Amino acid sequence: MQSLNFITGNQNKLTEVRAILGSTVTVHSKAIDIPEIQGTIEAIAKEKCRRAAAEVGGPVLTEDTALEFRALKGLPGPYIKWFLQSIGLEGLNKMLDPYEDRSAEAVCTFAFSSGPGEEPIIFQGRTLGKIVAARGPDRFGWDPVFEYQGRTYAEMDKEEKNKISHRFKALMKLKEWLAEKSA
Ligand SMILES: O=c1nc[nH]c2c1ncn2[C@H]1C[C@H](O)[C@@H](COP(=O)(O)OP(=O)(O)OP(=O)(O)O)O1
Ligand SMILES: [Mg+2]
Repeated sequence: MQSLNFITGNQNKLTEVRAILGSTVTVHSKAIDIPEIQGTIEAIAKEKCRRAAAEVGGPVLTEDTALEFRALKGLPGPYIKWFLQSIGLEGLNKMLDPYEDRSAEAVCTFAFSSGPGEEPIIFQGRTLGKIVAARGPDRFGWDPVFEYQGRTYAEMDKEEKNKISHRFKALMKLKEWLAEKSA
């Protein structure tokens, strides 16, 4: 069985990754707070992975989540964590009030490096939805304000979210790559 060392400080991400990958991959985890740079989603994801590999001294998987508002040309994007922390769910929803277009893309970018100095490989998944007033339990990040086909992520059962989410789509690509690698 393959195993991955997923470096994240976010317990909800880890839970979803384990649920989606199931028994095919063992996911070990270490919570390290890796400094995150500014730039494109890909540049941020790769640099996070390089730093994690250097810190751990071995193979690592990292993940960066972005939320791109179309009306804002992709912002907050990879900076969504800081926006959520400062203006909250209500603030995120209000940000789009001046615009007709409330669509947003949830973007999940995994990066894998085989060790320090080894260039990270990226696996990305996107789910298109829209930003609405918060509905559903406030358990994980911006789940209550991200609506997909009539329901927010927060209103869905865990299994349901894990079938259509940005994270699910990215993990399917990672899984495919792992299967090829071991073949
Ligand atoms: O499926 C999701 N549904 C709702 N919210 C989510 C989801 N996935 C990430 N999020 C939140 C967490 C953080 O506020 C921001 C991403 O920031 P991001 O740097 O990738 O995550 P983090 O700092 O919590 O963990 P990590 O140690 O892996 O960097 O969006
Ligand atoms: Mg982070």
